[in-house]
Amino acid sequence: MTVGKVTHIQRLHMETGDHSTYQRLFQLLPEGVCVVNGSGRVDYVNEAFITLFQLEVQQIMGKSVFQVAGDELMLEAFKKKKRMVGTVLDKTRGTRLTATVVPMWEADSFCGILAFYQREGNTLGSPTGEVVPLKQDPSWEIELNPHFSTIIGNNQRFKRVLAKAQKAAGVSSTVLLRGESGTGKELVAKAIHRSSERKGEPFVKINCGAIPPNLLESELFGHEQGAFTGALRRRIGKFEEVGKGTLFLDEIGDLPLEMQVKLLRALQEKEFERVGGNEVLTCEARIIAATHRDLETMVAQGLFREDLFYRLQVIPVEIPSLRERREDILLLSTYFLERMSRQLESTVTSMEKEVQDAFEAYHWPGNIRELENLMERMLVLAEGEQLTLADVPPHISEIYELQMPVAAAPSLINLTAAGQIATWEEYEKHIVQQAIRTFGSFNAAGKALGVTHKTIAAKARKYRLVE
Ligand SMILES: Nc1ncnc2c1ncn2[C@@H]1O[C@H](COP(=O)(O)OP(=O)(O)OP(=O)(O)O)[C@@H](O)[C@H]1O
Repeated sequence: MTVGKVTHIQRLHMETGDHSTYQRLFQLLPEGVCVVNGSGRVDYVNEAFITLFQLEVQQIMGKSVFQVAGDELMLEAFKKKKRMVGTVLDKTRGTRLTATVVPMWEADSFCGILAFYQREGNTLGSPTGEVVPLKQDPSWEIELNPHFSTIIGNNQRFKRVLAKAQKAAGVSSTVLLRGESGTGKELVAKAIHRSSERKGEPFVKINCGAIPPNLLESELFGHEQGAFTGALRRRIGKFEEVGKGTLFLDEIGDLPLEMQVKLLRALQEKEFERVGGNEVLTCEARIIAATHRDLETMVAQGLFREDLFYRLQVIPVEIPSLRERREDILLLSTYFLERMSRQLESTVTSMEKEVQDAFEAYHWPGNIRELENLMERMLVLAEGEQLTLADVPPHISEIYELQMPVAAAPSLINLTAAGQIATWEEYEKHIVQQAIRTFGSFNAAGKALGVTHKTIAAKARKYRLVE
């Protein structure tokens, strides 16, 4: 069996809505097969897999790739979305298994991983049994360095954003990171810095929205002794502190207009002075700015200088909200659960399916920060080994419960095989007949149905249920 393009398997899965067709095919294979969905959870394993790894089905089904200990190849392939061939330890025999791990795609969307395992010596996809060299499919693969590949997310758009940010690391141009609060702008800014030539220099952050406007100039550019009341000695600002490093100007949309002029000069002319000083200092820093604000509208309203806007957004990088990359919700929540469970030494090691569904249904206005903080709170407060819907705060679980399909409740009406509904009278006849049979008298049947015995008697006559 050649393991190459696996989109047809995934399409089969998508179209039929069940796994039974490929499950039956995979059951026939002597190789162990494991299918991981786009959220990183094990969706399917065949008999051979269970035998090879000496596992119980329930020990592996639904588990996250972050939880499947010992299979780094699978984790790596999942993170990098690359086809990989390698070996994993067969714990039961102490020998190695050859693993072929292939990403699955539907259109340009990553759908999961298909992995094959067999005892060494006969690699899938190669009739000669040689290990197939790792090959990248250039249309999909984005080679991210470890600073970026460790940022969690499988959404294709998000991956492209990371790839763009990584490219930006190779130059010194100003980057403008845009995205809602908590989407990971600072994380990306740090990854750019760490991947750049400036990595040995400082990364300095200033939150332009958190500093009172009258102190902002001194925070950015420093001040001389006596520059203003309370300036008892010279103090250097962020531009001096950062030197040749990266200056991260967070919440740049909150910068007051008069400071925008001064910042523009520092960026354009690469010069600045400390407040109250005459010495002209050189700005050598690389600037990364970030905002959750709509700067175009602010420019139109005269609240943000157009020249500064264009100066900042030499390389614009737009980070999608968590809502726009829903497939990452489970991935991130499992990642945080794993990480925090270890850090907090919590007994909780998993979450029930309903918690996952509730998370996926929620709109996450606070994005990844909200998810991260929520997971910590839930882990601290929960008892037992599994997070349940009862552990989820009501503002999240209620949305999920409201969205639950009504059809989930057992229906009182049985439709015909063709899906047709019967007439009112046919239902009425059936109900009355059933009640008389069950309760034995008009009186008892009437009581059960909440009508009088006279009504039951009249209906019985109407439908010729009695002589
Ligand atoms: N893809 C990710 N993987 C793992 N953790 C993430 C990811 N994105 C964000 N986080 C975490 O979420 C939190 C918020 O991220 P960050 O501070 O970078 O967001 P931000 O967009 O800069 O927010 P703000 O606009 O409010 O400053 C951080 O703890 C960060 O580590």
